[in-house]
Order: sequence, then structure tokens, then C-alpha cells
Amino acid sequence: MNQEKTLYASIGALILLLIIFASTYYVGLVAVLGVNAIVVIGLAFLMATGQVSLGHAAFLGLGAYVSALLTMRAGVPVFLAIACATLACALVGYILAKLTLQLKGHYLPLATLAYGIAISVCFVGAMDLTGGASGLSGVQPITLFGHGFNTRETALTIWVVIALLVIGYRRIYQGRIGRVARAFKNNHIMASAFGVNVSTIRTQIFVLSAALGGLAGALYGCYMQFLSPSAFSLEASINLLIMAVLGGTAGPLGAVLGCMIFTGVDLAAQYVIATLLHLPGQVETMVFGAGLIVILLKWPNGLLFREGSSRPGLTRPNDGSNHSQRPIGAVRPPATLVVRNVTMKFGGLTALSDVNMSVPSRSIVGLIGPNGAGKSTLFNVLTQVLKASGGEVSLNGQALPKHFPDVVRKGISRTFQHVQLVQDMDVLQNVMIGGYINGRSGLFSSALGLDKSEEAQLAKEAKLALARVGLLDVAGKKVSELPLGSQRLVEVARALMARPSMLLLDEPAAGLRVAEKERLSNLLKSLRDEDGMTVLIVEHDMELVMGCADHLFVLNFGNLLAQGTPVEVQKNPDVINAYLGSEI
Ligand SMILES: Nc1ncnc2c1ncn2[C@@H]1O[C@H](COP(=O)(O)OP(=O)(O)OP(=O)(O)O)[C@@H](O)[C@H]1O
Repeated sequence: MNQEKTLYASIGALILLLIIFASTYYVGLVAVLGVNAIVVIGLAFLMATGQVSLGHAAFLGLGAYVSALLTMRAGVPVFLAIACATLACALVGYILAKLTLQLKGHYLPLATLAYGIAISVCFVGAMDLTGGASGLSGVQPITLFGHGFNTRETALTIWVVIALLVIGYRRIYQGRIGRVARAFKNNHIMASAFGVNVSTIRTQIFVLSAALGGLAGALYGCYMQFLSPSAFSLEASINLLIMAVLGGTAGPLGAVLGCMIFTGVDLAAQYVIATLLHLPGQVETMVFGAGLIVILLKWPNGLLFREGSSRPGLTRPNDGSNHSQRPIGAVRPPATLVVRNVTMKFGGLTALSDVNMSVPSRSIVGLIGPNGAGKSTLFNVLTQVLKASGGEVSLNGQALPKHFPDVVRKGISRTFQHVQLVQDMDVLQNVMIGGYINGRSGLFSSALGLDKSEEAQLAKEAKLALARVGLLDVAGKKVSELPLGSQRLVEVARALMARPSMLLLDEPAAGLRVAEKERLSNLLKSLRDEDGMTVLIVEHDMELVMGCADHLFVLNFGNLLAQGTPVEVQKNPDVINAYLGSEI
């Protein structure tokens, strides 16, 4: 049994023992702990994708009131009311996501703070419905076949829900959507370049976390049988956030442990601050607030479990198959790229000026030039990461799609000048991100475990891609453990996963050793000759470029200075003056 499973088993056993043998007071604590854990599982995943919510207690309250009112006022059966409350919160979450998730920087947490406060104020204001500040009593417990659940049965139900959620969320984290969601936290341009619609996935994950808030709230109401708006205040939201930060964002286990530790510390703090020191309760809030600041500053990805896990079994580098024998790609028709009068201006700076270029299919074409010549800018225009100020680019006679996540679907895959890998993820998972567009599974199919064969196929292809760049033996290592040169090759493997017809490589040889460069050169030739790919490469390593390119374009100050075969370009006096000097 691995460490994670042992922890799960220990937590499960501890909770079960408490539910069976502890006094009702402690069983109640276990129930509330479970309610928090349900919200925090969603909140931690939200944070893993780079989003944060300072108002999640609002969903807890919304779920609690909707479920309670449906059962009390409309006579809806409890389980149906819980489902309705969950759906209602998902709907509100969707609307709020649409309104707020486009916000950048500090504006997003501020917006979540605002709706958290606004919704909790409504709980107090809607006196007729919620009972206002005095609260709502007489909420129905969970009832099955006429039997109302007592505290122990309710706590057990809550923890059964948690067990199911943990299973589902663990699968989501490590499935197709979870993988890219964890990747776009810091690299949303990279994720988009592999076909990920970042805002759609962000919305889905936010909606899911809001729904979990609603579910938790409904269960909370059934346990407490009394609702007070103070339980869903800003302070409650901050406490939930502390639990999520404590547990870390690497998976649901951290979320559950974060809640357990928070509850333990809370009980201890209450004892020390109130009983021993006789200080008012607000001091405890201040201590927790200060704790949150320290943790966020020191461990921004959480304290206990941070990124770095991958689905067990997928990262075994050697499964006995001969990876190097199988070709990758070649599923698309050969690609021809034509660039007409492309101009790119950044304010007053013209990075590209009327550039014309034709890249024939099944060729290796080099794009060279001094620093600042506009090479990377052209790459970004060719993948629609940047919208050209003028001119047009066509692939096989058709204009490029307007949205850059769609470009990879047309067969253009790329690497980046500055390596854009998820440093804390292992190499195999990073490479699998490149195959995103070839998969279909979504959040629910992952949660239900229906993506196993797709994931296995993706892992197989990722190993094949790694074998082609000579890095199969490091598949299970974290990317951060690899030297920069190897990281660049991992990026090449990831780009191959999209099964491109055109590969754009931005300085892939930077940091490579001689033997690795030779391997890269052979790989490029084999991609052209065996897989029928077109390769466009930006590179300062002239030995590599001259050794493998069929044709070269030379940029200088955003203008096309020259083009021709490597031999022609090397003899061109303008190119020698501007870039090559007399070395070559
Ligand atoms: N997002 C941006 N905003 C403003 N200026 C930019 C931006 N991106 C690039 N530039 C400018 O455009 C010019 C071309 O830059 P680019 O990175 O394309 O050159 P390059 O040929 O790739 O250089 P290098 O070989 O050093 O990577 C430079 O003057 C650069 O400062």
C-alpha cells in the first residue's frame, strides 16, 4: 500500500471510530468537519487552477437555505431538496463565473469577496424567508423511509459523500481536464497553444466548486436543523480558505487533512485563548488571519500537499515495448505555410515589417537572425498568440483560425523560447498535456473513471514521444529535476503529442550538449522524412541549423533580409554583416 492509500485508510478508520464510539459532541464536530471538507475539496481544486475564492461560505449558506426552505415550505423530500440546492448553487456559480472569471490579478479575489459578502447580507435581509439574524429553526434532518437521521447517521452520510468525492476528484485531478487545469495556473498561453479553452475549464471548475458548496450547505442544514447567517459570513469563507491553503492544492487528500488540522488547531486555540488566557474570541480570528498570511507568503501552493503527483502506474518508464520503432504524427496531410506581408507593431516599435515567407511541406526551414530580429514574434503570430497588425498567414491555402487554441487543431504545434513546462509535474504528465486535443474525456467522465483507456493510450503515446527525444528513462521524474536542455526536449516531445503536420520549434538546441544536438538534428530529419512533417525552427546554433535545414529565412530588425539554401545564406554578404560574421 503506498503512502497516500495508507493515509486515506488511516483517516477513514479514525473517522469511523469517532462516529461509532465518540460522544455526540465529538460526532457533531466530525460532521461539521466533513461539511467543511466537502467545500474545501472544491476550493482546493479551484486554487490548483490559479483561482481563489474569498466568498465560498456564501455557497454553503445558499445550499443550506435552499434545501431547508424546499423541505420546510414546499414539502420537497430531503434528498431531492439536497440535489436541488446543489444544482441551484451550480447555477449561481455559473452566473458568477461568467461575470467574474475574466477579471485579472487582484480584481478576481476582490470580486469573490464582494459576492460572498453580498450573498451573506441577503441571508440576513430576507427576513421572511430566512428568519434574518435570528436564524431559521426546524430544518429537517436527512430522512430515509420515514426515519430521521440522528447525529451519528448524519455524520456517517456526510463522510460517505466525502469518500465518493475524494475518489471522483482524485480521478479528475489526474485526468485530461485536471492535468491541463493544473498546468494553466501559471502557463495559460502554453495550455491554450495545445487547444485548451482556458475560460471554459475555469468556469466548469468554479461551477463544480460552487455545487459542492451547495451540497455541503444542504447537509450542514440537515445536521444542525437550525441555520444562522453568521455561519456563512466572511469569517467562515476565510476559514475555508485557510483549510484549503493548509492542505495544499495537489489533491483531495490535502483538502481533507487541511480541514482536520484546522479543526484540531481551532479547538486547541479556543482552549488556550478563551479558557487559559481569558481573551475574547476575536483574538482567535486575528491569530488565524495572521496564520493565513504567513502560509500564503511562504507556501503559496499550500502547506501539506503541493503539486507533483501523477496517476500511479502511468509513469513507469519501461513497459517493455519498443517505443523508438513506432512513428508519431503523420496522420495529417502535409502542411504548407504562407506568410504574406505580415507586420507586427508593439506601440511605436515595429517588430515585423511586411514579412513574406513560404514554407513548403515536408521540409525543415530555419528562421535565423540577430537578437531582437522578430523571430519569436513571428512564431507567436503564426500560432495566433499575437494578432498581427497587418498581413495574413495561411496553412494549406486556408487562413489561420482566429482563436489561438484552434490553431493546434489545424496541425500547428510549437515549443516556446522560454521553456513553459509545469515544473512540479512529472515529465510524462507534461508531455501528455500536448495530447489534449486528441482526447475527449471531461470532468464527469474522469470522475466516473470512464477515461481509463483514453488515459492509457495518451500515456503510451507520451512515452513514444519521449522515446523519440531520448528521454524515456526520465518519464517519472519531476521536470524541475531536469537540466534546461532536457526540458527543451520535453517540450519537443509535448509538441509531438498533438500529432502536428507543422512543428514550430523556438530555440530547441539552447542548452543541449553535443550528443543531444546530434540526436535533435536526426529527430528533425526523421520527422520530415518518415512522418512527413514540416518543421520551422528558430535557432542561434548555426551548426545545427546549417546541418539540417533545407531552406533558411533571415530576419533583421523585423525585415526579411535574405532567404535561400544554407549554402546560399552563408555566402550572402548582408547576412554575414548583420548576423553570421565570418565564423561559419
Ligand atoms: N510583447 C511585446 N511587447 C513589446 N515589445 C515586444 C514584445 N515582444 C517582443 N517585443 C519586441 O519585439 C522585438 C522582436 O522581439 P523578438 O523576441 O521577436 O526577437 P527575436 O528575434 O526572437 O530575438 P531573440 O533571438 O533574442 O529571441 C524586440 O525589440 C522585442 O523587444
